[in-house]
Amino acid sequence: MAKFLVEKSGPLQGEIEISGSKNAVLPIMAAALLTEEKCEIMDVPVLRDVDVMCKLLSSIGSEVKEDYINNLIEIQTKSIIAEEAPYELVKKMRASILVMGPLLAKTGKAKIALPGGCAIGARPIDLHLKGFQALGAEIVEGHGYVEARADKLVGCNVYLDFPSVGATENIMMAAVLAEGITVIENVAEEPEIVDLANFLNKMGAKIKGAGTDTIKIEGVEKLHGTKHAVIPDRIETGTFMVAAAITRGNVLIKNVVPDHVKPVIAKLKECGAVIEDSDEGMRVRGDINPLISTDIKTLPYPGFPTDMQSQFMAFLTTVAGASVVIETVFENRYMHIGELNRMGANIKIEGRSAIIQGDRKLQGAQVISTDLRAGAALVLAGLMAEGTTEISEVYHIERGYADFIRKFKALGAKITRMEE
Ligand SMILES: CC(=O)N[C@H]1[C@@H](OP(=O)(O)OP(=O)(O)OC[C@H]2O[C@@H](n3ccc(=O)[nH]c3=O)[C@H](O)[C@@H]2O)O[C@H](CO)[C@@H](O)[C@@H]1O
Ligand SMILES: C=C(OP(=O)(O)O)C(=O)O
Repeated sequence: MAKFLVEKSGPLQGEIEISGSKNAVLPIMAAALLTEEKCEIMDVPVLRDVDVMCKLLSSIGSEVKEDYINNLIEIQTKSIIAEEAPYELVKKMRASILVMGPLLAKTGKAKIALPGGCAIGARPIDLHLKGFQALGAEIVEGHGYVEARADKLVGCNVYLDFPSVGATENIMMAAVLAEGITVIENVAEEPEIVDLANFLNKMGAKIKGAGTDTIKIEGVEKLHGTKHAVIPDRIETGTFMVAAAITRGNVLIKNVVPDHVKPVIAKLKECGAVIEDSDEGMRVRGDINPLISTDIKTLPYPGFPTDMQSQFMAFLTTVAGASVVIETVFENRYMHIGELNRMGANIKIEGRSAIIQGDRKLQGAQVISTDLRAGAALVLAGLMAEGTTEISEVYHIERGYADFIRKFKALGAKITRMEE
């Protein structure tokens, strides 16, 4: 298993280019199952999760051509040979469940291993299933699997109890080929939902309202192949914004959509960072003003993203004053706190809140990356810690950050990957 070794690094300087979005490309790849024709997906990030999705689609019957040098994937599914996402793949990547909607729509049948919980929460899929049921599917659970079956799907009204990203995507993909009109209310408004809807509409779907709290889908008989470039990864963008700020650096981040990172921009500015937009990209400067504390509450988009909570918390340990972070999206997304405290942070958990004392002098230590963003937070803390930070279980980080080490090194970070 690989480890990262991180040394205290000077202010990060220079420029980097953000890759395509992990959370946009995965549902888009799953949506390619909805046509027999070829789909060409561009600006694909080279990630472990993308590789798992390629394997999953191949096992379902897709012909998948990966051209990672050009960040391109072609998917063509002339016939579906297995309407199933097996446990071996679902346990590696929860987003495997996103094939359920397309399989159900295309074949009237979908069986997936129940994903279970992970390091950030229980993560049930009841809302996905509620949507499939409303569309007319029968749901059967047993032996760690869940199966949905329907002779035909019929448009319906669905109200989501919580604006779940995955449920919105799965139900949307199931409804595009249903008979009649589907209205999904209280849906997620994330940019990745809009990117998926744009992809589906290019395939011939009739989806309106993506990016608002209500999505209306007029079912069509057939979808066709298309070409699509994936949006830039807003969480990778946010991570490098925080990297610039935490090291009191000056970094130009290219290929960004500033609108998608508004809450991160707002919070970094509150802390004293300077952020300048230009045609070239977004420049983040932590070297101009003294940096101070702020409070954060994670919320569904357009609120502060839960996927940026741990990285921002690492930053808050280094600024003047105390901060409060409230995690409202996942019930257990604080596994990084114990690891940050091992590095000299002073963070206490009170229910769903974390109280962070700032101005800590961090020290390198052996720590564990418990999930993708927790791992990123430990790397950021390691850049400010005296001595060496040895981060294990970095396969989590490699699941979702493309070219992570090279990008950090390009900015002057002292980070190396070590194979044990
Ligand atoms: C591949 C991908 O895009 N992953 C993102 C997606 O995950 P994911 O789609 O799994 O996240 P959801 O928006 O579904 O989950 C949000 C909350 O809703 C709950 N819930 C969800 C579905 C359900 O049927 N029942 C239920 O109770 C979850 O347990 C969680 O507490 O959105 C999350 C929230 O922005 C991000 O952190 C993940 O990076
Ligand atoms: C939680 C995340 O991803 P996933 O839903 O794939 O676990 C993430 O990207 O931070």
